[in-house]
Amino acid sequence: MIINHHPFSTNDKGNLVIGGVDSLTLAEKYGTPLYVYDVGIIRKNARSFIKAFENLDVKAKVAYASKAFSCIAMVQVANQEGLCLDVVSQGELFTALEAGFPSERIHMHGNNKSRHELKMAIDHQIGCIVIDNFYEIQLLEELLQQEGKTMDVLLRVTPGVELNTHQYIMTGNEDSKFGFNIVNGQADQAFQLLHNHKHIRLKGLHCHIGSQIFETEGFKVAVDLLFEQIEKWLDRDGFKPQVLNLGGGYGIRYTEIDNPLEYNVYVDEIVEAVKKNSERLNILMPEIWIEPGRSIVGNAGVSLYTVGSSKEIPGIRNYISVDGGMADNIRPALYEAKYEAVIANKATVKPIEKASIAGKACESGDMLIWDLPLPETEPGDILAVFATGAYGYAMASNYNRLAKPAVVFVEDGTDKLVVKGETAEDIIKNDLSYE
Ligand SMILES: Cc1ncc(COP(=O)(O)O)c(C=O)c1O
Ligand SMILES: N[C@@H](CCCC[NH3+])C(=O)O
Repeated sequence: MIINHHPFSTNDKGNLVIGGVDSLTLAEKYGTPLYVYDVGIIRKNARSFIKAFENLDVKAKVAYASKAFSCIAMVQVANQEGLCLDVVSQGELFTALEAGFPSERIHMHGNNKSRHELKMAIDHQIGCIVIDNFYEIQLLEELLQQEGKTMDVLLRVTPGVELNTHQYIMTGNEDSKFGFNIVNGQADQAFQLLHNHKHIRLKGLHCHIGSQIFETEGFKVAVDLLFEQIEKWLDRDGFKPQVLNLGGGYGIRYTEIDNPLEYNVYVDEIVEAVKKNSERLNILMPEIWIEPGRSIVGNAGVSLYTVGSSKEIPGIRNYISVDGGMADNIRPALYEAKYEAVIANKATVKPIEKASIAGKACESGDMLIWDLPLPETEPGDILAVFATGAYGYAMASNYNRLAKPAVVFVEDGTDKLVVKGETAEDIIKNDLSYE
């Protein structure tokens, strides 16, 4: 049985099964809260993007946006699947290098890369830096000159695309902290600094319009706007981009109201838009890069929690508290994100009531799910929240000095601990005494 469109089934005990393993076994073996990933789903997602480009026979790179979920094991899976890797910080770059990810397939992002981060990228000869602002150009010039090296870059531009997604995850609009604005001429100023540069090789343009996008129109509009600018640079400076990176943002199903497109639909339409524009300008089609994060790992992740206390407020609402919450999944509190969940040990039992799932942090806003249909639920039951694979572990905090949960990978009936859960000792490990 597939549960509410989520790619998981149940066994003959009526328990939720993840990657061929009973979720109750995982909860018992590793404790809760626990992040569980079905690695088969991660591989399937990665392959659908790669295959979509292969089917069209166009030159492309699919870079996994590791901000969605980064740890050594995940980076290794990305490498096994032939993905490139997008990193945005020293920590993500270090993780990638420690995981043995080939540095030439790493791309670095960030709207405030430090001198140290840029130096690390140069020292390790990563594949490409996506330039975001004028200060970064200055830093990069200095560093490359000092070290007598060169670096491939893309210019991140904001084309002015408004999207139907949460304001906090919209990035291609004009009023954005990211990238160079096309409309006000800043993108052109940056282009003039970079075109024919001695140390910086401008390979092309980057644009990321936002996240959790369910339609292709925004991507197509972005491509058209990028090409309007490219046309000006072609006419004036003879510039022909070798690469066009259209970022990530492909939406996934969190709840039944989400209707994601098949990944090949995004790819097909992006490729068509790039092809049409390249033909119009009579230039070779640039290589197309994309950077999916959520759509690679989101639906592969399930968070397991143990049910504890509950509170009934007659005529108002029932609350059920679990042993995690906003510290391991900030998305409901930050974006009012919605999730679906089942009681993993009663996954085939029909719901009879609704209860709201509260986290254990000292915040009224620490609510994971409002009014969730549930069977009769008691302390010790295991709650499984679906589609928590992206920006869950990645955005986890130690608020209330809660320890970050462990991460387990499951594939073909075998489970493996890939990130140890923190202990109380880990929580104080950087604290120093003031006595
Ligand atoms: C530049 C860039 N690339 C890729 C991504 C990945 O986005 P998503 O996880 O929505 O695919 C993001 C995050 O929104 C981003 O800022
Ligand atoms: N962290 C966000 C998306 C932003 C992605 C990074 N630009 C989320 O959980 O939806």
